[in-house]
Amino acid sequence: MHVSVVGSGYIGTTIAAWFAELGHTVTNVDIDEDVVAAVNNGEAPIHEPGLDELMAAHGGDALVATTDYDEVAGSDVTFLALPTPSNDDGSIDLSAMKAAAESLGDVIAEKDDDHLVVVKSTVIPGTTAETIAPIIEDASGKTVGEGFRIAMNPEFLREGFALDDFKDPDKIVIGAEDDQAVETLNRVYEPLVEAAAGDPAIVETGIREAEMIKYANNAFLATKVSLINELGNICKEYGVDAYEVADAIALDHRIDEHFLRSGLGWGGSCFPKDVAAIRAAARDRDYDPVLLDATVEVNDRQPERLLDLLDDHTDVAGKRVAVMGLAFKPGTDDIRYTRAVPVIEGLLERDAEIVAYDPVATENMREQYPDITYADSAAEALEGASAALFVTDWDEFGALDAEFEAMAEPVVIDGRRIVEPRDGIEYDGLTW
Ligand SMILES: NC(=O)C1=CN([C@@H]2O[C@H](COP(=O)(O)OP(=O)(O)OC[C@H]3O[C@@H](n4cnc5c(N)ncnc54)[C@H](O)[C@@H]3O)[C@@H](O)[C@H]2O)C=CC1
Ligand SMILES: O=C(O)[C@H]1O[C@H](OP(=O)(O)OP(=O)(O)OC[C@H]2O[C@@H](n3ccc(=O)[nH]c3=O)[C@H](O)[C@@H]2O)[C@H](O)[C@@H](O)[C@@H]1O
Repeated sequence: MHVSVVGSGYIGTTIAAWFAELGHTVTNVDIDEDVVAAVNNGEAPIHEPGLDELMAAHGGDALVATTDYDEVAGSDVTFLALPTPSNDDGSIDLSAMKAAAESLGDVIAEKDDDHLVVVKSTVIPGTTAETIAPIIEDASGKTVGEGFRIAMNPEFLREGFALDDFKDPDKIVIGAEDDQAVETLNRVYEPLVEAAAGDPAIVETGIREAEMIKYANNAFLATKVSLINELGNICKEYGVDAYEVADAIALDHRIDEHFLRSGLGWGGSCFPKDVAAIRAAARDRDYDPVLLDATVEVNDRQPERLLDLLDDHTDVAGKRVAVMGLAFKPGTDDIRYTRAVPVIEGLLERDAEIVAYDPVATENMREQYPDITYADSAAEALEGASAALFVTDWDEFGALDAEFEAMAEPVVIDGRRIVEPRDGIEYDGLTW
């Protein structure tokens, strides 16, 4: 099939590269000329393990990028993989989606055969049918079901595991109101389902349900982490090992072992944005989402608890303090909504002299905090520090040992249960 993907960011590039790998012809549209040039040169415009190889194999060949929407006309189906960032009130900003829908409508106006438009971006229930479809109708002069069709197909991959998650998903959710759209999407995914290591469930559902499934998935996972964090905080007060508790409750298959790592909480480009959006959407309909409010409140408290623990051990004013880890999770250089930011802010309020280290996210953080010191290694960050705060659970932090000996005062405050308590360090942790 000929598939087009509008937007070549984390999601767009990943799905475009995989569709090409699965044998489809892929046209990628992006407004950013540098992104388009990278794709056509066989280079990945984003950092994701394994993507360089796929781009080298297909970029400029089975996968061709362009800034020209007219190139979409030759495809059977177009995925919209555009950003849906937060407005100040938590609702989603649909400006990129609306602009793309209008451009797509202009193309569909000139097309003789049927075209399927698939919303891949995360959008609030009702957006696809009530905002995106009417824009395409206005621009194309055609109506849904007569000239073009519309569907919603949310994405569940994680950054850092994007390729593996996309090629071997737990589920593929197809939200559509007409059989032909469902049949076309099933044909797009057929080679993926055949090649998948597991046996992905195909969930055929309504468009609004598909939109909601995505928010429910992320809200559930964020709440699961906040719940284990709340339980971990109570464990800490009673001198109970929160990780032993988590391992035991994980044996109940109704709970399972995933997303039970308590600590500094969740960040990233999606949990904060998506939980904010579904809370705002609930309030828009006069529903008070008390549990989701609490999910965020617990998450916001965790960095403060880490800083309180630090205060219990030492006064850091004028002292060198190491911030260990800046990315929102290991395996990525993404610092969006990272817990490192409230930790850095708290240290600045305390007049600490910050030295930060992350294996890959330093340059991104330097743009936001140009005035703090950045170390090139964990050992360099620890040297001469009066305290070290562990923010991201990078594996290399678990291997630190003699490096602690170079600290001025060996106060280690662990936000991610990544350092083993041992002789020679004054250890404290959020959940231990
Ligand atoms: N990043 C992730 O891990 C996941 C993201 N999502 C959702 O997928 C959607 C896309 O997110 P990302 O890929 O992370 O976004 P991104 O910000 O990485 O990439 C978006 C791309 O769209 C391009 N763009 C913006 N306006 C355009 C327009 N009018 N026409 C053509 N291209 C345009 C930008 O130049 C950029 O390359 C969001 O709704 C997000 O919530 C869903 C699951 C996972
Ligand atoms: O909608 C999205 O963009 C994606 O959001 C998350 O993926 P991602 O943000 O890449 O990262 P996760 O691995 O889910 O981690 C999110 C945050 O939770 C934290 N976390 C996770 C698990 C855990 O046990 N404890 C914990 O604190 C991580 O440190 C991280 O800050 C979801 O896992 C994906 O399914 C979804 O597609």
